Amino acid sequence: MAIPNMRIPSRQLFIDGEWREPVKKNRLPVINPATEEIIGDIPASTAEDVDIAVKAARRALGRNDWGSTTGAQRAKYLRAIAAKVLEKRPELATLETIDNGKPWFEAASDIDDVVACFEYYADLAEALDSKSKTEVKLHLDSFKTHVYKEPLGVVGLITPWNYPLLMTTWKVAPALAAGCAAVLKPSELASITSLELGEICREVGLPPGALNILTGLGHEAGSPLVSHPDVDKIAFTGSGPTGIKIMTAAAQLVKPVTLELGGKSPLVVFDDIPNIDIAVEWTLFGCFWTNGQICSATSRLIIQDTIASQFLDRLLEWTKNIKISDPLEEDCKLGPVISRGQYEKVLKLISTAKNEGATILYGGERPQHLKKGYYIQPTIITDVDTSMEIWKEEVFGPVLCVKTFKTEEEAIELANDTKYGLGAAILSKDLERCERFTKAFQSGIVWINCSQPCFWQPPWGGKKRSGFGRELGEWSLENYLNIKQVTQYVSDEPWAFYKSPSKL
Ligand SMILES: NC(=O)C1=CN([C@@H]2O[C@H](COP(=O)(O)OP(=O)(O)OC[C@H]3O[C@@H](n4cnc5c(N)ncnc54)[C@H](O)[C@@H]3O)[C@@H](O)[C@H]2O)C=CC1
Ligand code: BAL
Ligand code: NA
Repeated sequence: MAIPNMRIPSRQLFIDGEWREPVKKNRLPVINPATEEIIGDIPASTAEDVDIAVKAARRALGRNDWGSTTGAQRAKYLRAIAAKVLEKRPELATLETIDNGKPWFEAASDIDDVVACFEYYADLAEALDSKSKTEVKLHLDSFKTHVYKEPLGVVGLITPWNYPLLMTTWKVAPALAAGCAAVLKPSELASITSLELGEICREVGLPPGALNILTGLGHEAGSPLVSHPDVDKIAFTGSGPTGIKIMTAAAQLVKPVTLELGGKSPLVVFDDIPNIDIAVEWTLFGCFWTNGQICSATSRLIIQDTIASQFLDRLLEWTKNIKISDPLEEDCKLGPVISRGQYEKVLKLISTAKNEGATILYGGERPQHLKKGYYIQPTIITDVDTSMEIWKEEVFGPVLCVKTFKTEEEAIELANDTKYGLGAAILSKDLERCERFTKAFQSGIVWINCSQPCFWQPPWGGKKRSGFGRELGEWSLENYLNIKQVTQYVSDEPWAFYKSPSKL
């Protein structure tokens, strides 16, 4: 259960295993999006702090207590972190809710995923020990080759605000499992639980510098991390424009990046769905879960014209039934969006849709019963044209737009009519058709007869402007490993490429 009147712990930057005041001593306010009140503050790092943290990370890699650990030893730290997160579940979920605005039960389920993710990467860290040196068979007997998988080095992890501690974990857990030392820069809009991860690392005795946590603004703290010459890789989740800036800056140093940049994912619904209510619920969950702030949200409903009217009627009934309230309330299903900026951005996209000729079938405004907080009603928009901004741009709020189709060909064309390529979903009884759509969708993730469930074992990531690289599963571990070829000459014979000056 949520903890009433919980206070935000006052923290500094987590560097080299200690709490450390930022060099410039600046702080940023923490705002509860449900009340619009300032409920605390976080330290604001700058380039000077980034440099101190990167040096601490580099030292950790050079020390035996982190740099020479086996996967099995690192697994013990990851399991200890998982156990502490579980112990602090009510506190962490409450902090997440008052910082981010997501319903408490969603925050608590994120914390459960955080625990599972640390445990999963503990298992993978252990398994790495038997895979860290593998022989490669050659066509010659005079050479022997093997391949080492070793930690990539110091990695910069930049995360968004929609699943604050969970997105942090998607990057931190595999980076530590691989044996890297990391500098994490969480979003300035929701950093509290990531700072608490610092306290957990201190409590479990994670070697100093293995994980450093720098809160602060993107251009002041994120940008110097990306351009730091001693950072070997950047993993980023966030907006497209910031992804482009990061890739551009990293390119100057030929620094590898993985980018997860959101989307405008389709949900295609056919008239053979066996149960309209089940389909309607997936449609709602696909777009309105996490207050609609999901990178993979299926925010474009593409519905077969033969059932469109019946489906929309039922969708309206379900939507009206969604409880919008303070996210700490037990049965809240939709809380506020993250910030005033996001609130204004979402309302502007809705009003542009209206001005462009779309119909706001439901919502589009602040719920009347909530006078404070960045609340927006779940919104359904019809009469949408593919040239409209609402069809093309990521909203990152509880806004669903709808188009109808007649044929499979038309449905797939509409589904792929986007610059993004993160997720795509199909609801249909016909599994052969689902298979055809799975192949035709231009995306990194496909959901069949559901939308959004996300597990830590399969790969996560997109194509097109949704970015590249894969997180989660074994794929994420590969992001943090250097593959080193080692070739040994094992013959007693001379190489005999040059003519020898002496006759032996
Ligand atoms: N794909 C996703 O999961 C997310 C997408 N978004 C989208 O992005 C829009 C803007 O939200 P923001 O919070 O401003 O996203 P953002 O992409 O600017 O922020 C994400 C992270 O990048 C950092 N950052 C910002 N500028 C940077 C720079 N120049 N160099 C290095 N790091 C930098 C931020 O501090 C934060 O930690 C939202 O309205 C939403 O549409 C936002 C959050 C998550
Ligand atoms: N639930 C998926 C994570 C994301 O939206 O970034
Ligand atoms: Na906040």
